[in-house]
Formats: sequence, C-alpha cells, structure tokens
Amino acid sequence: MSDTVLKPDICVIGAGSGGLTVAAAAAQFGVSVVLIERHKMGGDCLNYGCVPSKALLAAGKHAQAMRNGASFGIANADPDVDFAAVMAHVHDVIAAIAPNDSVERFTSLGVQVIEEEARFVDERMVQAGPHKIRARRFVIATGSSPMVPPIEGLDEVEYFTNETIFSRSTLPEHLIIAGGGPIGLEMAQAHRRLGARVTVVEADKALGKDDPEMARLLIDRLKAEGIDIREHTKVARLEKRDEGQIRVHVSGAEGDAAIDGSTLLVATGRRPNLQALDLEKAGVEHDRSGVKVNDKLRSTNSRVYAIGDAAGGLQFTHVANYHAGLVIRAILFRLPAREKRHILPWVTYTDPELAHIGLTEDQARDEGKLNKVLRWPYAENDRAQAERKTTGLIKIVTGKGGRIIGVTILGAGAGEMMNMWALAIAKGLKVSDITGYVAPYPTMSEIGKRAAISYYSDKTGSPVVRGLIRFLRLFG
Ligand SMILES: Cc1cc2nc3c(=O)[nH]c(=O)nc-3n(C[C@H](O)[C@H](O)[C@H](O)COP(=O)(O)OP(=O)(O)OC[C@H]3O[C@@H](n4cnc5c(N)ncnc54)[C@H](O)[C@@H]3O)c2cc1C
Ligand SMILES: NC(=O)c1ccc[n+]([C@@H]2O[C@H](COP(=O)([O-])OP(=O)(O)OC[C@H]3O[C@@H](n4cnc5c(N)ncnc54)[C@H](O)[C@@H]3O)[C@@H](O)[C@H]2O)c1
Repeated sequence: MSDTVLKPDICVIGAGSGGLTVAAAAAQFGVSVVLIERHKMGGDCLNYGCVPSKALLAAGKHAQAMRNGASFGIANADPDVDFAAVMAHVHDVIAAIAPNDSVERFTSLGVQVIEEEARFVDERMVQAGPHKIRARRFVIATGSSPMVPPIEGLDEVEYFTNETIFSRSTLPEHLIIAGGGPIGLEMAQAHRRLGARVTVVEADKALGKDDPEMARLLIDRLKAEGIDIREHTKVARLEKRDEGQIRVHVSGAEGDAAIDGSTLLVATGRRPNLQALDLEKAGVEHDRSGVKVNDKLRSTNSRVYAIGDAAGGLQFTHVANYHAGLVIRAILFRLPAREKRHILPWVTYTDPELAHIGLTEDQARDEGKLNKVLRWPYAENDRAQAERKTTGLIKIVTGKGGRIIGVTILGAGAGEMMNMWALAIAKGLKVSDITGYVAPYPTMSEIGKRAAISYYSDKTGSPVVRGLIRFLRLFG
C-alpha cells in the first residue's frame, strides 16, 4: 500500500481511557480526528487493568460473603471456586464493555481509526503503518506498562504482570506478589478470597502513597484475612525449582529468607509507553516518569499534548478522562484549562476500600494548612451496623475557616462515598456546607456528615454560645 497523508485537525495516539475520550468528544463537535492504536482498543483499563481487576475482586467478595454468613443467621459455607469459571466471568465483563470502545463504534462516531503503531517523523508528522498524519494538534495518550525491575534470575522463571495474570485459568496454589501498591494488594485479596495462599513482598511501605494511618488499618485487615504481607523487604533473587515452583529470595527488615511459591506476579510500578514514539524527532522532551508537560498538558512542542499515564502524573482512568476534557477545551475552544491536582481522588478497591482526595493530615501539617482533623467511625453508623460492615472510618482534614482540604475514607463503599467529597473539594466547600445538607437515613454516607458536625463539638460547651441561648430564651 502506498503512503497516504491524512490531514485531520487532531491526531490521537493511543485508544485507552484518555485517547478514546478525546477522540469521541472531538468527533461529536464535528472536528476531524485520527485515532491510532497499536494493540487493543480500550487500553489497559478495559483489557488488563481496572475492569478485570474489579471483576476478579467482585468474585472474591462473593466467595468471602459465603464464608461469613453466620453473623446474619445464614450458615457459613466453604465456597466451591471454579477458577476457570471465575476467569470466564472476568472476560465476560470485559466483553460486555468492549463494544463501547470498539473500532466500529468510533468509526460510526466519525473517527478514523488506524490500527498501527505510531511514531513521530518530525515536529508535525506522525507515521502509522502506511499512513502519514499531519495534524493541527497531536495528543499522546499511550499509557504505561508494567515496570519490571532487574531482579537476578527473573529471566529464568515464569512470571506474570497485570498484562498476563488475567489470562490464567487455574488458581495459583501460592501466589507471591512483588510490590504492595494498589495492583499488588487488590490482586492479593482477590486471589486469597478465591482460595490461594498469597504472600506480598514490598520493598518499602505497602500503599506508601496513602495516608499512613488509614493504610495501616487496611494492611492489618488484609493480614487478618491470611495474606502474608512483608514490608521493607526486597525481592533479591529468583530461583526456578522443580515442577513449576519458584523460590523467591528476599532480604529486608526481618533478615534474609526464601519463600517457595507456585506463581509470581510482578506489580512494582509502571513506566510510560514512549519508547516507540521517536519523541526526539518531534522535539517532545520526556523523562522516566513521562512526557514533560506544563499545567495545560502541553509538551515542549506546542502542537503536542500528553495525557493520562503517559503524562507522568497520577495514573488513574478518571485522571486520563479529566486530562482529555482539559485538552479538548484547549484545542477546540482555546479556553484556559489548567490541571488541578488537588481535585483528583483515588480509590483502592480492596474490601474495605481505601479512598483519598487532597491533603493527608501530615501533608496539611507540613504545609502549615492544618486546622482540625475530623473523624467518624463506621461502627457509629446505623446502616453499617445493619450490614455488619463496621470496619473503618472517615478522616476529614480541614483548613482555615473549616475548608475541606483532604478526605480519606476506609470502609465499605468508600469509593462511592468519595464522589461527594470530590465535589466538595472541587467546589472549595467548607464543613458548614456538609452540615447544612440533609442525608437520607440510614446510609453509610452519614458518617461524613457526623464527622463534619464534630467540627463544632467544642462550640456546644462554649460559655459564649450557652450565654447566647440563655439570653434568647428571655424573648419567650
Ligand atoms: C491492574 C490495574 C488496575 C487498575 N485499576 C484502576 C482502577 O480501578 N481505577 C483507575 O482509575 N485506574 C486503574 N488503573 C489505572 C488505569 O488503568 C490507567 O491509569 C489508565 O488505563 C490510563 O489510561 P491511558 O489512556 O493513559 O492509557 P491506556 O489505557 O494504557 O491506553 C494507552 C493505549 O495506547 C496504546 N499505545 C501505546 N503506544 C502506542 C503507539 N506508539 N502507537 C499506537 N498506540 C499506542 C496502547 O496499546 C494502549 O491501548 C489500573 C491499572 C492496572 C494496571
Ligand atoms: N484502584 C486503582 O485505582 C488502581 C488499582 C491498581 C493500579 N492503579 C494504578 O496503577 C499504578 C501502578 O500500580 P502499582 O501497584 O504497580 O504501582 P505502585 O508504584 O503504586 O506500587 C509498586 C510498589 O512496588 C514496590 N516495589 C518496587 N520495586 C520492588 C521490588 N524489587 N521488590 C518489592 N517491592 C518493590 C514499591 O515500593 C511500591 O510500593 C498505581 O499507582 C495506580 O495509579 C490504580
């Protein structure tokens, strides 16, 4: 096939969460878009990330509920897990969502989809297979891949990453996970609840990006479920054993040890997918974390934007989608659109869930912004009692005048609950805004309102307030 030169308004590289959102929005406004994808439409989130991991966690949660029926008067049962059927469920969920992200759907929206690998030829041109694309603006949305550290012996053993773990059809007998971040811990709990023995080896602190107090409570819960979590312990060497067994030599806080397992999952972080892009030819600077962008997500080449995991910031689907919205505003409407990092929440979907937004207590103290920290436990919530989901608490960090500057929730439905707090922080609300709305009873979200009310607890004993009430009583 001979080279063709396409001249769309926007060329999007990568059809994952971020790229698809840019392409769909631009096409809906009637702007010409070329979307280039080298592998699977839907990217990491649909195929190897959010969707399969949440589907696997859901299966594990179901199994766990069967084990713990007695507190509701329903006999505990040992679930009979058919792991191949569990994985069929996972792939069925992916297949149910896939049409939304498909070539057919995007073509019908008016997007020209090219299924090739893209690379820059110069500052204004991208090559994808036989196509040359000269666009007014380019959006790099190429995502990230597992960062596999150079561990001695790694090339001699079979290991899995998030890109391969969901292709298994047999339950690992003993899953050893390198890395105690969100991927490591979500996969640890899902596999543990489905019947595997699980060990997590974490070089530093598990869930090191979260509020330490809340992360600790979650880690203790996961340990109580039988997951062996070894923090401050590094995977030093890997050794192949007989009959598909692996020996993982670790060194750390408790000295050197060898752990024998059947399956190894490497979940030690991510690296941006930039290698194939020939960014030097486009004058797009980058480093190990991603494309260097300003707060408008523009790279060192003003025609080129970068979004999502490739842009080197927080790596979440909703962040990629948020970035997509910002670049659409900038490219189509030339509106000032700056990334506001403080409004970006994240959730680890273990059970209980751990959700966070804004500043942690320590960060607020270090930045001299800390006023009061408000807490309310799930155990004090009627719905949580009824559901027997009493583990956890909300922690609200307030600044000057009671402004909400950070929220962490550990507990059932923390991710859903976080929606309201993400709105509160995006809109700069104060605790008085939270005390002023009516929450339906009985809902777990009431814990947030109760925590907000506690902001005023010292006021109820105040002589001034009590004097005012006595004075007002004089008027009948
Ligand atoms: C196991 C796991 C669980 C996760 N769970 C969650 C979760 O619950 N919630 C959440 O918010 N986030 C979660 N994430 C993170 C989320 O998946 C990512 O942040 C999100 O997918 C990033 O979107 P993106 O558009 O930047 O990149 P991607 O979705 O990775 O898409 C990038 C696309 O670009 C393509 N590409 C790369 N290079 C080229 C090239 N040169 N030419 C053409 N195409 C190219 C790739 O093939 C890919 O399809 C999870 C991640 C993992 C790994
Ligand atoms: N629920 C969610 O939203 C969700 C779920 C999964 C992943 N994600 C996204 O994907 C990103 C990547 O997740 P992740 O868990 O791979 O990365 P991560 O960077 O959050 O955690 C990796 C962990 O591995 C540890 N580590 C590194 N090298 C090690 C070694 N040699 N031995 C032992 N431990 C080692 C690190 O100290 C770190 O704690 C997350 O930051 C998040 O943005 C989101």
